[in-house]
Amino acid sequence: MPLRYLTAGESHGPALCAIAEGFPAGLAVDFDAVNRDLRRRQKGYGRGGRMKIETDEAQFLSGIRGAVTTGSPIALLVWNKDHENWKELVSPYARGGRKFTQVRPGHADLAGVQKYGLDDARDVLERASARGTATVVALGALARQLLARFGVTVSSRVVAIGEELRRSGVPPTAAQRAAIEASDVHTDDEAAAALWRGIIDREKARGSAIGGAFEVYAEGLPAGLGSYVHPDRRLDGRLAGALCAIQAIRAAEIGEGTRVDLPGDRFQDPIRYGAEQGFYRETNRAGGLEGGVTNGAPVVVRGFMKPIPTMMTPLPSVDIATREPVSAKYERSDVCAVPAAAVVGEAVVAWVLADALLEKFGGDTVGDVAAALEAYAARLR
Ligand SMILES: Cc1cc2nc3c(=O)[nH]c(=O)nc-3n(C[C@H](O)[C@H](O)[C@H](O)COP(=O)(O)O)c2cc1C
Ligand SMILES: C=C(O[C@@H]1CC(C(=O)O)=C[C@@H](OP(=O)(O)O)[C@H]1O)C(=O)O
Repeated sequence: MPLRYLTAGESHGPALCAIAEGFPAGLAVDFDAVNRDLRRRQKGYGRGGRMKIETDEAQFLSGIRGAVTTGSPIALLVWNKDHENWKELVSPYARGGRKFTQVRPGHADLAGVQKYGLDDARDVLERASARGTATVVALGALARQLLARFGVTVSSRVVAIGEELRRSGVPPTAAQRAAIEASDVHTDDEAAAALWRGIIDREKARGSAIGGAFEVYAEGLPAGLGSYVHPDRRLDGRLAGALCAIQAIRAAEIGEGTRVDLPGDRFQDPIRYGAEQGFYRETNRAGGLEGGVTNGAPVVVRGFMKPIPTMMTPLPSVDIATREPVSAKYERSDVCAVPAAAVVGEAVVAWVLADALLEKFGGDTVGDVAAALEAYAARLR
């Protein structure tokens, strides 16, 4: 059974919800760790007023008993505190107020009203909003806990905000992870942090916005997850698809994939063998993936985020009701959300990798998965 989920909920509706299926029975769930991930997603220099209103927590409704998964579907809720302020406008039981017709470039506003035959872009933006990434992070937190049970760690760091990429390609150590967690721009590089804060301040003062990039790492994966046999089973494509499906992520890179300047002899990772470590590489330009299959090295992927499209100094647009030129609507917005996007990136990577792990070693209980994984590890030895 593959891992799968559905979510529902609007940005300013009563709550966001999700149902996940496919988690094996017997996984001990750390609820505090789920909420820690939700809090990490809310942080970041450059976020707007909304994050001062919300304190996200996941409320689990089913599929977990006494903090242990039962194998049944897991349902969860994340409440929108801000709903109280929007009740008259977006409640399922009341609808009023002015229509949102000054559609914003860079958002789903215009294409959404065209697609669904709507006359109020509010109906589009409420669902298209990245507010929904709160549920994705809660689900990712469960996937991360499943992976951790089998020795896999998922982490991330921001590698650019408004300037050139500072590639690392190497997962942070525990000390670096703590520094990243404490940083308001999600990095252990203090010089970069100072520069990025200045760039965010500059763009905020201009009434504009700024994007950037982050790296996500997964360490401890066995070789052999995913497959080369069909495009939709390749893990590189599944990871890139998951990253690009996050709001505002416009590109993904696997390992050093965009290094078109490197010739072949400096790009591929030579194979070595040692009695202790087995097969290994001294470099990891492949980002842990060859042929769409994990090769045992850390998985390293990057997500590239465009600048936030809602801006205090709005771009020209057209009012969908009057067809007259207008400025795009501005209510409130983040100026930069790259640190938050990195946390969402961790969540989607954890989800794809947990799914790939269960695909290969799946069973109905955590013990079944552990036994299959151990038998496989013994075969590789
Ligand atoms: C964590 C996070 C926070 C975001 N915050 C905002 C925001 O405050 N204002 C905004 O206009 N867009 C924000 N976005 C981006 C939009 O949701 C996104 O650009 C829009 O839905 C259009 O989707 P697309 O950029 O993928 O085409 C955010 C994205 C993420 C990942
Ligand atoms: C609410 C979140 O992000 C939101 C994503 C978002 C957008 O258009 O995507 C717009 C902003 O919301 P609002 O219009 O309420 O200010 C962000 O704050 C969140 O991350 O939890």
